[in-house]
Amino acid sequence: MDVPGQGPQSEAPWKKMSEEQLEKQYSPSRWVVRRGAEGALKTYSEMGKEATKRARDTRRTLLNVPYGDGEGEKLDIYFPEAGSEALPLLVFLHGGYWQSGSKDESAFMVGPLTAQGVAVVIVAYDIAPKGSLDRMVDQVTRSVAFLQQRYPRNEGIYLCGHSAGAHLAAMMLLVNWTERGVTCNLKGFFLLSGIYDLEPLVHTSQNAPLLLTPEDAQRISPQRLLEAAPRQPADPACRVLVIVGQHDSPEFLRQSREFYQTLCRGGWRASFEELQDVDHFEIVWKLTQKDYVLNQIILKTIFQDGL
Ligand SMILES: N[C@@H](CC(=O)c1ccccc1NC=O)C(=O)O
Repeated sequence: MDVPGQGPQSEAPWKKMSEEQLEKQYSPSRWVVRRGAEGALKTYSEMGKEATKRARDTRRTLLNVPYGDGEGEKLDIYFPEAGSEALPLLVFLHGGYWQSGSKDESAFMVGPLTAQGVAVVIVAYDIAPKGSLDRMVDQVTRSVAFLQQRYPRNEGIYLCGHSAGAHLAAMMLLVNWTERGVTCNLKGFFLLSGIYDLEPLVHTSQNAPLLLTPEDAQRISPQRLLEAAPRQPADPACRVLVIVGQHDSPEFLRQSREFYQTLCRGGWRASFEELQDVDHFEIVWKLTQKDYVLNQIILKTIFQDGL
């Protein structure tokens, strides 16, 4: 069993790293164990495009649904065969360090999940340099509120984010939905290979289009925000699964472990899982395969919870 730790380390290990070390820790493609860095990124993008094409060719869809007035504020919905609005919704937020990726190459999990009765939503948000991190957080908040309002009979909204997308999903743990005028039926979070403390990134090349200061980074880091002001989940039954790949970098592994520990201390129904033999990219693209352990974890969480 996972035992929550005794608190954040007083001195974050990244602060002792050289610039090169930090750059490497926060370059996920440099830790892949198959294909090499470029090959892994290429495969990831190709798999995403292929899965999206297949999903659009084979599923009932609503594409480019506006969730706001901004040009980039669109989402795609992929439905299971049985036509009902009383469905669980899995909302996916793609990664790419808030500066690459799009909804049009991110429909990885649509086949396996819609086959089991889950509607899958892929959300677009304005990546940098067009969008700031604050804007992206606001856009994701509005997309979730929009889905709740459009599908009030939903059987649960589950947020799934990868890497930078897991950061955006984790920020939703902090939203005051009442202030936003909705009661969201948020039942679970699947946070895949995420980043929860943005401060180390300020000192890497990834920050060039993001332009984050250390103060910005603290203000939008769920790790910091939950440590500083623990808050109770609105729904104590809501699950938060913090999941990381065995071949993610040591810093990514540390970030996931510490975020999980912080969630436990805050009273969240959290769990931690290190998936064996997958890297930062395989953890997501393998969602195209119905027998992949992560699909089983997702489906089990959606369908066996609350029993
Ligand atoms: N240039 C980055 C790319 C990257 O981090 C990434 C690419 C696709 C999906 C997620 C990613 N990471 C975090 O959002 C790398 O070194 O791997």
